[in-house]
Amino acid sequence: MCRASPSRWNSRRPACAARPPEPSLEQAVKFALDPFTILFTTTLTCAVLAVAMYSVHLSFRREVAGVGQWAYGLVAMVCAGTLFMMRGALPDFIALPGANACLMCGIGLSMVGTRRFYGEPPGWAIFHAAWILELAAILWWLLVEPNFPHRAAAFSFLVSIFYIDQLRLAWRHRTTHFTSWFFGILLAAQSLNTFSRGVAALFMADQDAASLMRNSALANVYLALANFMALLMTVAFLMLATRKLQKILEQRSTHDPLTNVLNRRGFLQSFNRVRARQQRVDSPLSLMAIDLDLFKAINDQHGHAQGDKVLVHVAAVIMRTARQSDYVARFGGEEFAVLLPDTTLPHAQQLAQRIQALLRESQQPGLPPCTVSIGIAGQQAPGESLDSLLSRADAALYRAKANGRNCAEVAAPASLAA
Ligand SMILES: Nc1nc2c(ncn2[C@@H]2O[C@H](COP(=O)(O)OP(=O)(O)OP(=O)(O)O)[C@@H](O)[C@H]2O)c(=O)[nH]1
Repeated sequence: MCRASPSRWNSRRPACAARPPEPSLEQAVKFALDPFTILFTTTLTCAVLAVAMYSVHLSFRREVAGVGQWAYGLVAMVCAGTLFMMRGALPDFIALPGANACLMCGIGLSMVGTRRFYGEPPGWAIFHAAWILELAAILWWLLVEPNFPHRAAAFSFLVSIFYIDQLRLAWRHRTTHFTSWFFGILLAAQSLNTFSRGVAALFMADQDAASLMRNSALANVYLALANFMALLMTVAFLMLATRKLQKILEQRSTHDPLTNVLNRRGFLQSFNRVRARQQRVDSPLSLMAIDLDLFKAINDQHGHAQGDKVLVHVAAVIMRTARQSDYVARFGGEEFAVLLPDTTLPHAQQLAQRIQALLRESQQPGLPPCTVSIGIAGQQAPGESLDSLLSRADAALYRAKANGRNCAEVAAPASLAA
């Protein structure tokens, strides 16, 4: 006697057994994308991402805002997924409102996180209004007037508020970098997706909408895609946060924390860029070495904190006087350097006089007056190194100090300086 195969999918069954009909495409999709499996894997992935987000938040909470809210949002989504999976074990009037409220809070917290990330107000009023409205809607259309499409529409419209708001911010703060576009495109797709789902639910007859959105192959594909997109968006936000952190660390490694002008390392990088350009375009290059006069006396008489403010003020004056294309750096202590591309020595001298004049005129209330001495060197040949330029500018600066301070001196040509 022939024994029938235990599996529906087993193709190597005895020839005498009656061949069961092949599953239709819809049955195959329903089998492969079963809602419980989708929910289970999504919930598990959300838990893993929540841990990753939270660890980023713990390490860089000062540098990158908003990551914490995304982490808490993922925890809320884990709660939502767990409650959805417990339908059947828990009564619907607990599982459904609980799961929907958690889902709203999860997505809402990501909106709060994105707002904080971009330095905007967190939008707690929108957050609370949306999840409370959703809870009221679901309780009404579940317990008072049961209506699945209306519940689906309410959820979709309220959730799309969160996505559209983030899309607005991503657009306003867009950059040309890939991560910015990736996050924006995902937000646009999610906004469109949730909003059109709400419209579809509203305009369909109850039965059609119910069969489209529940217990059908299409519903399972939609559920799988929506979950995938939500996870992808979390990854995109994490990429955005990492990019921001990278920029902050780069800035820290090339800038002086007190005055926010370049440090020695940043200055050297800028010089190399200018030199690379000079190899294509032959143009003059000058350098100024600027040193505050009798700064020790300022520190001694007014305290170190006031001395720091004077340094910040001098840096601001130099920045204001220099062009966009110039590079200002603080070389530690009370010494600054300014690299002036496309600038001849006479023009550099005029700039030095303007800095000294502006320092005289822009005396800050509460700050002691200060003056600077300046040494100026013009590049003699395109190949002249930064060290050579700096040492000639420094020699001129010493002469300015020796000549009574608060003046500018031009460096001697390299051969004479040697
Ligand atoms: N407030 C403050 N002081 C600093 C900082 N770095 C260096 N200094 C002080 O800058 C002063 C530099 O003094 P000196 O090198 O003697 O030079 P000076 O008093 O400016 O005299 P001349 O350069 O000859 O005009 C020292 O007292 C340092 O302590 C800083 O970051 N903040």
